[in-house]
This record gives sequence, structure tokens and C-alpha cells, in this order.
Amino acid sequence: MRKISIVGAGRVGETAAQILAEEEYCREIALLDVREDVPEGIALDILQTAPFFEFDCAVQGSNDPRILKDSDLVIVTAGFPRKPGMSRADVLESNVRIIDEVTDHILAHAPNAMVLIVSNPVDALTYRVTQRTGWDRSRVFGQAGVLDASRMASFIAQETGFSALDITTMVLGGHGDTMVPVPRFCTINGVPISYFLTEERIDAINERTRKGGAEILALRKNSSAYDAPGAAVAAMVDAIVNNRRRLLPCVALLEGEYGEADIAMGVPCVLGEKGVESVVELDLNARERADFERSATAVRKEIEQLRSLS
Ligand SMILES: NC(=O)c1ccc[n+]([C@@H]2O[C@H](COP(=O)([O-])OP(=O)(O)OC[C@H]3O[C@@H](n4cnc5c(N)ncnc54)[C@H](O)[C@@H]3O)[C@@H](O)[C@H]2O)c1
Ligand SMILES: O=C(O)C[C@H](O)C(=O)O
Repeated sequence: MRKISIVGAGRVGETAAQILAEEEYCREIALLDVREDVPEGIALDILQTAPFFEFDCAVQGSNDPRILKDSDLVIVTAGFPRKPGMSRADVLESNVRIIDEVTDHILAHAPNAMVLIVSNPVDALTYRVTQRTGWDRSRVFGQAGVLDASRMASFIAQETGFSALDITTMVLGGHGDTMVPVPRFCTINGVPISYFLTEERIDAINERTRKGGAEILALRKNSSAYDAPGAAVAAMVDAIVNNRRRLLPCVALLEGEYGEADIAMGVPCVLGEKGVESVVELDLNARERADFERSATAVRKEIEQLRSLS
């Protein structure tokens, strides 16, 4: 990949940019933000880590949307994070205006790019970008489940004492309190977690995962999470750049899968060089399906709110 742009050089955007540079996923990283001088400053700061991390890709920042020109991938982290006590949906109204402006910049300056949405509420905003661009869902998708699954894996590692390296997890649904951790698809080197953890402990891990973002926000106080979110973005970029065809939970537009259409939410996807290659339909049991439907109802409510703002 030649050029990756990040719109929103805030905490998540900067963290992601630093990892992308260290890993040299592309030859050029562009940072676009509305704060005067800030994207230039962040770009310089990241560039000056090059001798330590041994990369030589270009890193530039600007307030001028033309910096997006020729991007292969645009990552959108622009927008307000929630404050303690708020839900992610509480920033919908302010962030939809930002996302619309950013989408128009992408349409004007990077019409061939893939778009990875991070800004919250990520399901509704990903939906919004699919509608405003009219692009195929393979090119417009969001990050949520990779982060939620990594949180769940770290909680399982803490509870069991096993290495996080051996833990695989799956979290579906909307990126909110109704998200759906699926313990049946969580293993420690292939062994179901129910082999090591009681139902009660698994329920507690599910609940902590659902509230994972709020837990960090309450502790950090003046910022929501950005280290793990930046790493989650980088994991998705890695899958795309290296055409790994990883099975990752992504926010994707549903076209009948899981009995849902005209909605974007977290589902397992095959992620590779063309973006979301396909949505994988897992055979959910009755409880998982009910939880997924409850989550879809919550996302639909946000999408309805979006429509009323149009
Ligand atoms: N999907 C996820 O898993 C996930 C994880 C973490 C954060 N988030 C979300 O990502 C967003 C950013 O979080 P953060 O902690 O980096 O916030 P932040 O406040 O540190 O950064 C946001 C940046 O967006 C910029 N911005 C605002 N309007 C813009 C515009 N029109 N064009 C370009 N830039 C613009 C701001 O100037 C700021 O630098 C929030 O909405 C947050 O909730 C999502
Ligand atoms: O919690 C938030 O608002 C930020 C993000 O969605 C997260 O899960 O860390």
C-alpha cells in the first residue's frame, strides 16, 4: 500500500499513526485535522521516532483536505469522544456533522480509497458513510469488534493466568452496551474457555467486556481509551496491507446476513487487500441470536436518529 491517511489527529489517530509508521505498512502517512498546526506537529513528532524504530516512510500533517489525495486507505478518527457518564450514542449528533464533512473530503480527494471508520457511535457512522458514498460495503467498514475481542481476551488471560497469545475471542453486534461477546467461540489454543472457567466467571467477563470502554473512561477521566483502539486499527490495517484474509469482527453493512439488512454492525468478516471480502454467518444458538437481535435494535435506533438529523 502506498498511502494511508488518518482524519482526526487526536489520541486514537496519533496512536494508530505511530504504529503504522513503526510497522511501515505504507510509504506515506497523511494526518488531517481541523486544529491549526497540530497535525503538522504530530507528524514531525512521529517522524522523529524513525531512527529508533527504523522506518523511512513519509509522515505529513495538514488542515488542508487535499492532503488525502491518492490515499489507498482513509482511517476516520475525527470527532468527539464521550465523557464519563455518557453513552457513545450521546455524541452521535455532534459527530454526524463531522463525519459528513469528512466523507465529502474523501469523495472529493480520495475517490478510490477504502474507508475505515473509528469515530463513535461507530456502527451508525459507518452506516452513514456507506449511504453518503454509495460505495460497496467491501470498501467502507468500521473498527469495533477487534478492540472488544482484545479486551475480552485480556480479561480471560487475567482470570485464567494463560498467555494472551493463546486466546482467541469473538465479539459481535453493535459497539455499545448491547454488544455480544460469544464465549462459545472463545478458546485457549483451541480448548473452549468453559473448560477452565465457570459459567459465572464467563458471565462476569462478558459483562466487563460490554463495559470495557466505560471502565477505561472512568479511570482515565479526561479521555476514552486510545492505546488498544490504535492497536486494533493497526491490526485491521495489517490484515489489509498483507492480504491476510483474517476472520475479524468488523462493522459491516448487512445485506440479509443474520436476518438483517440496511444496518451496519459487528459481524465476522474476511478482511484482506480488497477490504471486507465477505461476511461470515455463524450458526448462532437461540440465546446468541436473541442477544444479536437486541443489539441490532439498539443500532437501528441510532440509525433512525441519524435519519431525523438529515
Ligand atoms: N470504534 C472504536 O473502537 C473507538 C475506540 C476509541 C475511540 N473511538 C472514537 O474515536 C473518536 C476519536 O477519539 P479520540 O480519543 O482520538 O478523540 P480526540 O478528541 O483525541 O481526537 C479527535 C480529533 O478529531 C479532530 N476533528 C474534529 N473534527 C474534525 C474534522 N471535521 N476533520 C478532521 N478532524 C476533526 C479533532 O480536532 C481531534 O483532534 C471518538 O469519536 C471516539 O469515541 C472509537
Ligand atoms: O468507550 C469509548 O467511548 C471509546 C471506545 O468506543 C472504546 O470502546 O474504548
